[in-house]
Amino acid sequence: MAADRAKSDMEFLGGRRLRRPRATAWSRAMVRETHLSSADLIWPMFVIEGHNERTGIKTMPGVERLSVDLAVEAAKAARNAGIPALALFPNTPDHLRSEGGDEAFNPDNLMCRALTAIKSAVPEIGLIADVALDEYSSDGQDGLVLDGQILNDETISVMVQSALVQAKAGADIIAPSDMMDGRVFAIRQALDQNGFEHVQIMSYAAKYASCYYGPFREAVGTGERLKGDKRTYQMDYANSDEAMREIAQDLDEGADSIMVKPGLPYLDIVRRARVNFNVPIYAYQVSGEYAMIEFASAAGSFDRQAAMIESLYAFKRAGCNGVLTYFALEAARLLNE
Ligand SMILES: NCc1[nH]cc(CCC(=O)O)c1CC(=O)O
Ligand SMILES: [Mg+2]
Repeated sequence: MAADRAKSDMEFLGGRRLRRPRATAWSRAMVRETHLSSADLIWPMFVIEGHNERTGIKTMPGVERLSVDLAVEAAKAARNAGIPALALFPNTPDHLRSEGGDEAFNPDNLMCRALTAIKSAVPEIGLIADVALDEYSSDGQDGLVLDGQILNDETISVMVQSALVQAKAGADIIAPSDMMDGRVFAIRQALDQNGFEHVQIMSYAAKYASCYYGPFREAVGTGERLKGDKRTYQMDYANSDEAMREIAQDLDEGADSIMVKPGLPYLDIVRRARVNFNVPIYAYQVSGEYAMIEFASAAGSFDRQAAMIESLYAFKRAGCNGVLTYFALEAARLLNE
């Protein structure tokens, strides 16, 4: 009786059963729409002074700052795991931070030494150099500050100098993460005029003023310094149309690829970008997103590796060509198994 009843209840399906292809592993593999591999993963790495030094970061357990020699070893591991590129961020020693952020264009700064050392030891891996003043300035803002205002055009001239020393040191991709207007054009011109036409620009085009950057600021040592916030240059998280204008502008200015940041909470922006722009699109699974997965799994809320891989698939499904993620090495190794 119950079986007859169930049968008539299901007549409306007319044989359309969406569960059918999900029934076995081979069938799920066959109909899978999105694929994730180590080639999709870009590994952000924090560098410090010293030799054979590694220091922990309280708010992002499992991630360490590495001295240049250890960063070289990590780069070899990344290459062996099939990771195409690293994104480097320096933790500049306190005494070298200044109001003008001059250390940003010191050709012998920590960032440049890391770029040169990795490029010569591991030439097969791409090197992405972050350009912004927060890692070098005494107040943790991404631009020059005058009377509490972030100066746009003056900041750009410092960034251009910074990009040039990075390109000379071996950067393959310059990644301006500051959100000043016009910096992509200025950097492109300067690169071209100095024999670096082959160096790419990956623009942090749609970068939001986000609390999810908290652990990163501990990692690069800007957290305590930062007074106020970054809302006069990073985007308002209530906006989406504006992100399309930011991306269009950076592409007009000569960006080779663009980034959306943060990642998971902003996949709607990635999707819109994918529909509107036929260019390589990356997203940054930022430090706070990493921390959420680490702390929640440590508390027993879910399986750590399952959460890691599921989150990375979500980026690909939304339309990313790749993801900057602190999980890169571990995820790449898992995916290679
Ligand atoms: N130029 C700064 C920069 N570059 C990358 C991040 C954040 C990355 C992360 O949280 O993992 C930030 C922080 C900020 O804008 O304050
Ligand atoms: Mg912009």
